[in-house]
Amino acid sequence: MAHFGDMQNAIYNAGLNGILPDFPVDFATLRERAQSALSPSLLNYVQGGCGDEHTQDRNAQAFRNWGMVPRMLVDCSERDLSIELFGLRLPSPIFMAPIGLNGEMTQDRRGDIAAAQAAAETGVPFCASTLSNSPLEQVRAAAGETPSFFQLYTPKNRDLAQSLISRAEQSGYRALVITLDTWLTGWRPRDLNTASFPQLRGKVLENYFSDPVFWSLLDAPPEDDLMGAVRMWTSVFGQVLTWEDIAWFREATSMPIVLKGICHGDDARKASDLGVDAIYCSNHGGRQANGGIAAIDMLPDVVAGAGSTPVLFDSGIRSGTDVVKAIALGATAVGIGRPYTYGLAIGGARGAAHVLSSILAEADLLMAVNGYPDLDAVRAAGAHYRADIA
Ligand SMILES: Cc1cc2nc3c(=O)[nH]c(=O)nc-3n(C[C@H](O)[C@H](O)[C@H](O)COP(=O)(O)O)c2cc1C
Ligand SMILES: O=C(O)C(=O)c1ccccc1
Repeated sequence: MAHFGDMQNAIYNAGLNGILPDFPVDFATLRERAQSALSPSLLNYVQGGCGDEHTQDRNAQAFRNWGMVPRMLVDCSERDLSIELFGLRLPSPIFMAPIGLNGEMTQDRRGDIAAAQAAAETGVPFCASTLSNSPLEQVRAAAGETPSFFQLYTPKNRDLAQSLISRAEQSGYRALVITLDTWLTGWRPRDLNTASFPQLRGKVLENYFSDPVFWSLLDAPPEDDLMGAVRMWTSVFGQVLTWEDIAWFREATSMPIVLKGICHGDDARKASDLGVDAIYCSNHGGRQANGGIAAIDMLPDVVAGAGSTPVLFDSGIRSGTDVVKAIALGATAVGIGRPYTYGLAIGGARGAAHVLSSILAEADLLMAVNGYPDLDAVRAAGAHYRADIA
């Protein structure tokens, strides 16, 4: 049986012939490489977060407070990292979190397509953002056999919302991820100090510019009046949602519904009572609200509140070890964010695929040495909190 961890042998064996890996296998080196690949304004936007970035930093650091205890004399020669989600059997518990700037990460500005190609290559689902340089139909097609999810920023115009949802459903997306925490933008000093916000320069708005309902709101096509189209985007972008709106989404689609941005146990309970298909615990990578608790530290309460509803998690995942810890704390699936987008920046689809494969290899090898043959064993073992180990 092939394992994700076989990547390790492949790297060492290639080294015997003097061949080094094209891309780094750890986050620190990856981030450094991405820093030199991106323009200062893109780097600010992607790397930066809200306020003094305390929440963003804690998201990653807080994993150090959680530890796992190895078990011996368990046969882990075969490992199974597969999960079931939305009625799909997926080879691993990770997916690519929606990143609205993927399109700008590659020189050809087709980074969304490159992310979808990385999904096709690795079997790791891509959650495509509403913000994209390529229309969602083309992004879906590039993912091939690997299932894709569509993330919705709900526009104020309900016809436009319905149009985006219907397009996603018709082109074969397998879940609708509704982002709750970004109906406006948090206070982001790096972008503010440089007065730079890519969307206002007409970037990553192709899903709107390819939409018939959006077109019907415009006086002139986007190619004739880009700034007019951007102004329209600004005015329709962020609908304030409340619990009463969830029923509308149920009517709008037969795709499974996921609520992204849930961090409180009571909100998870409410979402679960409303019958959503999954709860997505995330603080948007610390880009929206500063002064919060690290997302991983909120996961146990969300899992408790969610009951039998699956919980997706992201914010601060930097390695395979972090993935296994999030599973141990009750996540069903784990979103990779900045690491894969840095992979796109340094190597397009191949770079992103390498990052995902490295994360999976580390997770697989960790499970092997810790005596956890599958994710049920990981969950049964749990992760333990120690305030003093960070
Ligand atoms: C540059 C950038 C753009 C993002 N765009 C979106 C988006 O369009 N929709 C969304 O729901 N989340 C978006 N996110 C949040 C991610 O889905 C995810 O929650 C976050 O990246 C997790 O934090 P981490 O990357 O630090 O692990 C974005 C994050 C970054 C870094
Ligand atoms: O940058 C982001 O995190 C993001 O998702 C976003 C998207 C649109 C408007 C503001 C923020």
